[in-house]
Amino acid sequence: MYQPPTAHVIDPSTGHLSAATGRYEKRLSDLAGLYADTGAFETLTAENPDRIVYVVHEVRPQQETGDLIFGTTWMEPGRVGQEFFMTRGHIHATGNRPETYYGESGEGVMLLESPEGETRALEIRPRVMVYVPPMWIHRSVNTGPEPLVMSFCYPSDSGQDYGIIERSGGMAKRIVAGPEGWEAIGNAAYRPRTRAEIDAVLATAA
Ligand SMILES: O=P(O)(O)OC[C@H]1O[C@](O)(CO)[C@@H](O)[C@@H]1O
Ligand SMILES: [Fe+2]
Repeated sequence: MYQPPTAHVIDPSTGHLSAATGRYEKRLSDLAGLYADTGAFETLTAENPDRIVYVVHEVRPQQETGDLIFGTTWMEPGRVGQEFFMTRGHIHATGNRPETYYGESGEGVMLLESPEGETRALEIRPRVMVYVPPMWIHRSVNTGPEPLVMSFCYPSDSGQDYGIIERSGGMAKRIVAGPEGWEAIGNAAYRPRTRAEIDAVLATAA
């Protein structure tokens, strides 16, 4: 009747998670429309559409509400034009579900955005725990020269809503190479959410 307790070994350099129940990859060809420099994206994709940008290993429990999903995200270093490799990004479909990310190896930025469009960019590296509070859109960015590996944990009834980023033309900020390593610049294609859109996001809280 009870699920058995389990222990899992994380390899900080590869993101391998022992006894994971699932694994998926995102390749360049899965990430069309994310990057500002469409020419650079097409060139990279033509070279190798199957190039892996990130890999997720996860453990999903059998039961839903009240349980947790946890795992690792391994992200390749790289850029599309000036913009660093990043995850697709999402808000949780049940918007008030939070998440934690812990740096295992490499360095990067957790880019966060509220429904109203307020932005935060938090650096993550080994031994840094980043807390993504309820209602924040989140995307991981590898700003370093090595793979970025993080472990994550979030409630199992969270879900992911990717449309929130698509509908606004991306996130308000883009993380690009700058003189100091990385910098956040405005996304020219960004369309702020209307009051009705914000209210619809807030209404997903449960
Ligand atoms: O779902 P995305 O935006 O492609 O990013 C993947 C990351 O987000 C998660 O879905 C967790 O929120 C993890 O699987 C992984 O860390
Ligand atoms: Fe998430």
